[in-house]
Amino acid sequence: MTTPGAPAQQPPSIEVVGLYKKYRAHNVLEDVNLSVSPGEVYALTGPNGAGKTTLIRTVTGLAFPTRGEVRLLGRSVHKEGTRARAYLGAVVEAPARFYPQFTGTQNLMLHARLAAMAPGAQPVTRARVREVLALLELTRMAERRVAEYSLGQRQRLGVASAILAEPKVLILDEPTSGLDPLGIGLIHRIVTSMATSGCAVILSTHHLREIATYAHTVGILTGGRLVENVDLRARQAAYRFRVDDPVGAAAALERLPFVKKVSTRTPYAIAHLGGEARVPEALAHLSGVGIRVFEASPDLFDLYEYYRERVEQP
Ligand SMILES: Nc1ncnc2c1ncn2[C@@H]1O[C@H](COP(=O)(O)OP(=O)(O)OP(=O)(O)O)[C@@H](O)[C@H]1O
Repeated sequence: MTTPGAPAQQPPSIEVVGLYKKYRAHNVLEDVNLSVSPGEVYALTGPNGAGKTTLIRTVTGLAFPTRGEVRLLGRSVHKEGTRARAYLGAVVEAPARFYPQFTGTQNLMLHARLAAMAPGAQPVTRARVREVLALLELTRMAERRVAEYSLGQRQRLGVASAILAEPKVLILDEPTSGLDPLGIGLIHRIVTSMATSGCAVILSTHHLREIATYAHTVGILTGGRLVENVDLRARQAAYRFRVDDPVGAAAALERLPFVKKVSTRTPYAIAHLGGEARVPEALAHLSGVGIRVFEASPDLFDLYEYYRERVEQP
């Protein structure tokens, strides 16, 4: 499910194949299939009780599937656990558990020592611990006992521990729950920068409007079934121009050779340009034919509306 904007086709970092999970007679996951490429952010969403945490627990190896397989970097999580998880960073059941009597730095040093035991792992230095604490804006709290941390600070410490050993696969269960708006923005920036450096990311979330701005793919899980994989980059390839004459603007844009599709939604003319790099050319063309442009922006797909429709009528 690699999308435009994500790196070119490479073997998937995360593969979930025909996954079923039953608790007693209750099917919690049914035939879930997904794959996430290096550099891709895959957001998992769905109503309460849909099975997101169960899927994340199974993907990270904390729960066993009734049927099916999960591979991380080509290795089976449930058959080659240690090696499959060697490059995995995860927060499952947020906020992550830490020793409350130890400081943030001490807890991360402990995680660093554990991470160093993984096969082929590079040692995590004290400088790296300081770096991730700074990244998560926890420097001021670094030498305080975790017992004194707020929920949001513990949440951020969890993400710090997940990225500490520079994982190639990052899995976060509701990493922004309990965070304030700036904290949510911080987690989004960190996830984006991990993905840019080639890490494959799965995160579960209920924050649809925010996730729509940076996830490549959104998986909608309802009643244990993955009912949709929404390729967001493909849906956001359109740009909208707020103009004084939407119909005239649409006709003018249609004449450009790189424009694939145009429509109007007063006061906007909407065009699929094939990429952001074409925006200046489209603007110059519109102004050349005498159309006044007041605003140009990506025509964001309304994931919330889409989700509502899919969840109400799966
Ligand atoms: N250990 C367990 N034993 C029995 N049933 C379980 C267990 N864990 C989860 N379930 C059931 O599996 C279903 C899915 O739960 P899960 O926690 O995966 O949902 P979720 O999508 O993460 O929900 P939320 O958005 O509320 O966090 C629920 O019906 C839950 O009751």
